[in-house]
Amino acid sequence: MFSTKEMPSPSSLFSAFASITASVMFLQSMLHQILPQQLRDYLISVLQNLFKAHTPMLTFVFNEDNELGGLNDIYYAAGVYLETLRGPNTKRLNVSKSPKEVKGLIFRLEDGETVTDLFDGGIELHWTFVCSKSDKDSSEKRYYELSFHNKYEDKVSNSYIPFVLDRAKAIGEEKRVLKMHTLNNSYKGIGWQSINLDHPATFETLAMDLNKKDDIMNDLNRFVRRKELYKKVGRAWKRGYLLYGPPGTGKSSLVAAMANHLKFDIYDLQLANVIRDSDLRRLLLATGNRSVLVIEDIDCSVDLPDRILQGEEEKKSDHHQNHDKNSIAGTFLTLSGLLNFIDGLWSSCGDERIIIFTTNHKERLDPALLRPGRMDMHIHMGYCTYEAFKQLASNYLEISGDHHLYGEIQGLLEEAEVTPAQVAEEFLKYENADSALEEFVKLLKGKKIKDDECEVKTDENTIVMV
Ligand SMILES: Nc1ncnc2c1ncn2[C@@H]1O[C@H](COP(=O)(O)OP(=O)(O)OP(=O)(O)O)[C@@H](O)[C@H]1O
Ligand SMILES: [Mg+2]
Repeated sequence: MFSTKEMPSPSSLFSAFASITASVMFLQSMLHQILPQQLRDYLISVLQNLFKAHTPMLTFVFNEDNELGGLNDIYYAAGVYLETLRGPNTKRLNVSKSPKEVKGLIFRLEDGETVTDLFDGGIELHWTFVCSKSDKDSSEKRYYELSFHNKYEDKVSNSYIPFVLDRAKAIGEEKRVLKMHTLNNSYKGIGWQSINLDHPATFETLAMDLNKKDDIMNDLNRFVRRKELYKKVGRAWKRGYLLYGPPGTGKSSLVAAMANHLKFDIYDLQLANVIRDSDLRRLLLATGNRSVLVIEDIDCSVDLPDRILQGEEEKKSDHHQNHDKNSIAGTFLTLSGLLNFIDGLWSSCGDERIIIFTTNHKERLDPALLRPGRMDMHIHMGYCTYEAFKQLASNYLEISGDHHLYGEIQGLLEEAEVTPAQVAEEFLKYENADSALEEFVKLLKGKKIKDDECEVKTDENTIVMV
């Protein structure tokens, strides 16, 4: 038992604590003044290494090739993922450029470089890239080492490595150059040929009603997020859009903007070039996941309901080549047949598919296509509204605010029917914004209101969910 006399008083305890704190602070500031930054960092790293030497570490090694002679996915994923990490001690990076398939530069760690990652609230993971030459045959062996405290082995195997694989996939997708696949008829038959999709259209540059734009973007984002829901309710993970409206209103531009937004490849299926349904099946089977299948001008590219077997008679005739192409080989393919075919095929073997039909004449379409549940969204692309005009003026003439001619233009646009394509073309003629707008006013004034056979004007850029 202590007597109260032996116990230090609270005030003496406090003053002792204050003087220790003051000394520590004094020492700290002395060290900061005396030791240069580099020396301090060095001492800290020596102390850390001393500490680490006593930490039970485990190291995973990821070779370039796996045991079975194939490529080791984790090795490649690590390369991609680690380019997002830099340490204060990173000294050398390997930089390369692949001109075709990947956007931007590719950064990889150089031999011996180490970076540290933190995972799940502070688990330290040290990655090192090693490139060693064999003495026997001077072949090169490249691998990544991943070191961490051995108590985290399960966490690293079951959570961290899957995380790295996922991140690498996402980074790869982000940097991938999109592809545009079109039909190519060669001696081998009809097939897809691909080129890089360099279409500059994005939702930012697209001139259309802002709410409609948001609706489409939200719909696309919701679609890609909902993998589990589609699975749960037993639906194929696909979504259909019908874009309709007069020529030059941005239907093809919207297709490109959607593909650019989702980072999906485009398959442009020109149905008029497809002869047999066996070809169609083969072509559809050859399309990849995460892609947009586009059938443009569905009303006139092919007259599907008329695809009837006309046998030898048709083959003899050189006239009506298109019609001939669509009806030989004993196929009877209706639009609903094509749609069911796509549904069936994609239900069994496709994921993340978007299908888009475009037309200038919605009223001419087969009712099968318009049936509720067939195309999930009907999007009307209409004549240029004032809002769309302002977007085009900002894109082409770099007018961000207001302009004294805007009031007049707004009134004129309510009466005249001009397409965004016409507006864009007009703006391209002039370098000076004022002259471009003045000429545009003249054009609007001189324009007769056309009785368009396609759409009524009150219905600009409408979206119908079906
Ligand atoms: N809404 C728009 N926003 C921005 N640019 C547009 C828009 N509509 C048309 N344009 C411009 O006009 C050009 C032609 O447009 P686009 O090919 O997208 O029209 P379309 O509706 O597909 O026409 P068509 O029915 O003839 O196929 C585009 O390259 C683009 O520059
Ligand atoms: Mg088009």
